Amino acid sequence: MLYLIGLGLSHATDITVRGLEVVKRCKRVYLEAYTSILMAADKESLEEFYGREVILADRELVESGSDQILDNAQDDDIAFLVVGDVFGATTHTDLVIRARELGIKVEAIHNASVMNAVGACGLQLYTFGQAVSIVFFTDNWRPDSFYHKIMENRKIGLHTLLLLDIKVKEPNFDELMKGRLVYEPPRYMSVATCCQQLLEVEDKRKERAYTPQTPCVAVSRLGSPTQSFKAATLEELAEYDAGEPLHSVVMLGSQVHELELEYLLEFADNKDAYRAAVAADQELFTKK
Ligand SMILES: C[S@@+](CC[C@H](N)C(=O)[O-])C[C@H]1O[C@@H](n2cnc3c(N)ncnc32)[C@H](O)[C@@H]1O
Repeated sequence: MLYLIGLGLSHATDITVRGLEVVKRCKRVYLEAYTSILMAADKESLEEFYGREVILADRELVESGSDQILDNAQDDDIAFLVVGDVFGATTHTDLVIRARELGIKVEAIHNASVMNAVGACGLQLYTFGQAVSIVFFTDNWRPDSFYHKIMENRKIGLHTLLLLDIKVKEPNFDELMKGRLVYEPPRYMSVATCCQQLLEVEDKRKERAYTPQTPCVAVSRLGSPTQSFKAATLEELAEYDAGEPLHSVVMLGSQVHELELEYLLEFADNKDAYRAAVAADQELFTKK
C-alpha cells in the first residue's frame, strides 16, 4: 500500500494521529522535499518525533525515479510525506497514477494546506478563484501565463491565491560548465519579488487585470508561531520585507464582503487608505 500523508504546515506534531500510526509501521518513509517546507521542523526533528529514518525525496526521485519509491509497495506499506496536504501540489497525482498502473493500492491521509489555511487572513475560501504559481523571472524567461487567470478571477469578483516559487537543488551552471555538480543554496520567492514581477507584467500588458493600487494581503509563515499578514496595495507590498520564508500573496477580488474587509483592516498600517484602495479597485471592474 502507498500511503500519501499530509504533514500540515508547521510543526512535527502537526501530523494527524492516523498519519503518525501509519508512519510508525511503514517499511520505508519518504519526505517530499521540494514543493514546500515545514515552518518549524526539518528532516531531523521529524525523525526524532517519529522514531525512525526518513528518506528525502527530491524532484528527480519523485518525477523520474518513482519506481524506486514504489518498489514492492504491492506487499509492503510505504509512506510518502507531503508538507501541507498531499494534493496541494499537482506533482503527486502522477505518483498515484503510476501506483495504480502497478496495481498498488493508495490511501491518502489529509492535513491542512496553504490552500485552506489561507482563510486565516479573513477572506472567505468560497470566494477564491484559480490559484496561480509565480516563478522566478530570469534574464531571458519571464513567463506571465498567470496574468489571464488573475484577470478571469477578478472579472467575476474572486480572490487569487498566488503561490511563490521555491528553488531547491538547482545546479550552479558555472560549476556545471567546469564539469562539477554543485547545488545553489535553496531560494524561496519573497512577497516583494512576487509583487515586483506582477507590476512588471501589468506594465507590459496594460490590460488592467490589476493596478499598482490593487489591494492584496501578504501571508507569511502560515501556521507557525511567527505567522503574519500584511494588508496593503500591490506597490506597497513590492517594497515590503515579509521576513523568513515561506510567503504567499492574495490579490483581492473585485467584490469584497464588508466582514472580509473588517477582518483585513486589522492587518493594514493605514486602514482608511486600504479601505479606499478596496473601493477604488471595485470600480475598476464595474466599468469594464
Ligand atoms: C507548491 S505549494 C505546496 C503546497 C503544500 N503542498 C500545501 O498543501 O500547503 C508551495 C507554496 O505554497 C506557499 N506556502 C506553503 N506553505 C506556506 C506557509 N506556511 N506560509 C505561507 N505560504 C506557504 C508558498 O508560496 C510555497 O512556495
